[in-house]
Amino acid sequence: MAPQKNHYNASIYKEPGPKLSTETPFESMMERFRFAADVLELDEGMFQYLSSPVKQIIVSIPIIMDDGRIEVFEGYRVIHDNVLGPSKGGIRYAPDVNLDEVKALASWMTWKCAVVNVPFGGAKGGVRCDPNKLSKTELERITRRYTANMLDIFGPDKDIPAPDMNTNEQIMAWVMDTYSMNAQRTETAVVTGKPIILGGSQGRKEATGRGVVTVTLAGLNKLGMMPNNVTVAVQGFGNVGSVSANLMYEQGAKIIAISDVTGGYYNENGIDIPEAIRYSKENNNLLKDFPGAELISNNELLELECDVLIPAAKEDQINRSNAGNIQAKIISEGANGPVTANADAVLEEKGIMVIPDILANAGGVTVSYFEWVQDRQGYFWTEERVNRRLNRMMRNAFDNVYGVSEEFRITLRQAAYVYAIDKVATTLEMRGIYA
Ligand SMILES: NC(=O)C1=CN([C@@H]2O[C@H](COP(=O)(O)OP(=O)(O)OC[C@H]3O[C@@H](n4cnc5c(N)ncnc54)[C@H](OP(=O)(O)O)[C@@H]3O)[C@@H](O)[C@H]2O)C=CC1
Ligand SMILES: O=C(O)CCC(=O)C(=O)O
Repeated sequence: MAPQKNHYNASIYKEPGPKLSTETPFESMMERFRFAADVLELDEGMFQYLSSPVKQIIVSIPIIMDDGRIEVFEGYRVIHDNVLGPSKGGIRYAPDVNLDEVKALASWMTWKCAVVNVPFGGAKGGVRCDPNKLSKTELERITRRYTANMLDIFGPDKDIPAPDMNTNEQIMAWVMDTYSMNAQRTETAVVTGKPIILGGSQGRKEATGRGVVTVTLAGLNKLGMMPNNVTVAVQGFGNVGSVSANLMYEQGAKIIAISDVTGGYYNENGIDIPEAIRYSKENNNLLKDFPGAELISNNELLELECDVLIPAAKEDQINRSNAGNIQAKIISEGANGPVTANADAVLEEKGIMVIPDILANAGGVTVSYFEWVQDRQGYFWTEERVNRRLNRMMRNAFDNVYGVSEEFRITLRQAAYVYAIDKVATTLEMRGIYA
């Protein structure tokens, strides 16, 4: 790590502050941020600046449902920071999404972009809705109205959305089209994670899982373990979980458990992942009744004896109540915030290597960056080039974070925050916020 400025003092190591009594994603983020700020001796003003989002937008999204009723949904976009460049981050659709969660997710995007050295700030968006209960046309109306409400926020040089939970290429295509209709020109670079035919990038769909696997292999290597000799459990079988499971399977790992909202599926002899992917696709994207595996709960999956655990579903899955029961040697955080701050110390005490979300799942935003670059150049890369560059950036990010963790004898999560906050704070100082 190359400390740049006087907000950083390599000789200081401070214990984290008192534990928070509750465990919301935003509080978890703040606890880690506070720890890194102590290590870096961030001054109070800088601390305040970096803990306050630049903008928090709440919009009302009235649409006409297929049966003619009007229903009003609530949408959010939080721009945490745009110091390193235009803000970047996905949009999630979920019944329980709320401003606090989006705030946490937006700030994680800031640190994530800094960890992998892509020139973006952090943002996140969400719409409070249950996509399982909406028709395709209702989803389209929600997406277009949400985008219309964000026309002065989004922009290829301002704020660039992407997919997240329950959003996909089709939804990104509607965002692009709505923005372009209003701009009266086709503006592909306003959103990433688009279909390839609309200016999407080769490899974006698999990028997050691919990045998870790159850093997992790097972690295994540090522990002297070979991928073809390890057992893996994966929570969540959507974009991130299924690709991570499949790529670990291709590395020769034995995937002993997978899961989705219908439960966990366990087979001590290993699950045929390509077959599970085919089954899920043919069954409405659900693993329900998947043959050749025993049904267990999502909680049981997390506590299985295995070498690698990849939580790739949602926040707060490993928390104070179950952290003591985790048996994995490595946790690779495919999801954002799957481990609460209160669980960190327990996992550390157990000697579990946690590859934190802001590093482990940064492959998605890295290839989103590639997509944005390709759209702006109007020149598109091969999948082989995308994957090679992704692999290099993820390896470099892992090595940088690992180096900081060794230097300060702190966990990989603490090191990732120290690395990211140092980078953003240094950039901020150079830009001169005090002018
Ligand atoms: N997509 C991306 O590029 C990126 C995603 N992430 C993060 O990765 C995580 C997953 O995102 P993504 O794969 O895109 O989302 P998807 O919507 O594609 O998949 C989510 C998966 O999690 C499952 N799931 C949801 N709730 C639970 C639960 N309570 N227990 C077990 N499984 C559950 C879903 O099951 P079901 O399908 O049955 O509902 C689905 O299999 C999120 O935290 C997201 O923020 C991070 C970086 C980039
Ligand atoms: O691809 C992107 O721009 C952001 C993806 C995302 O939302 C995330 O990394 O959490």
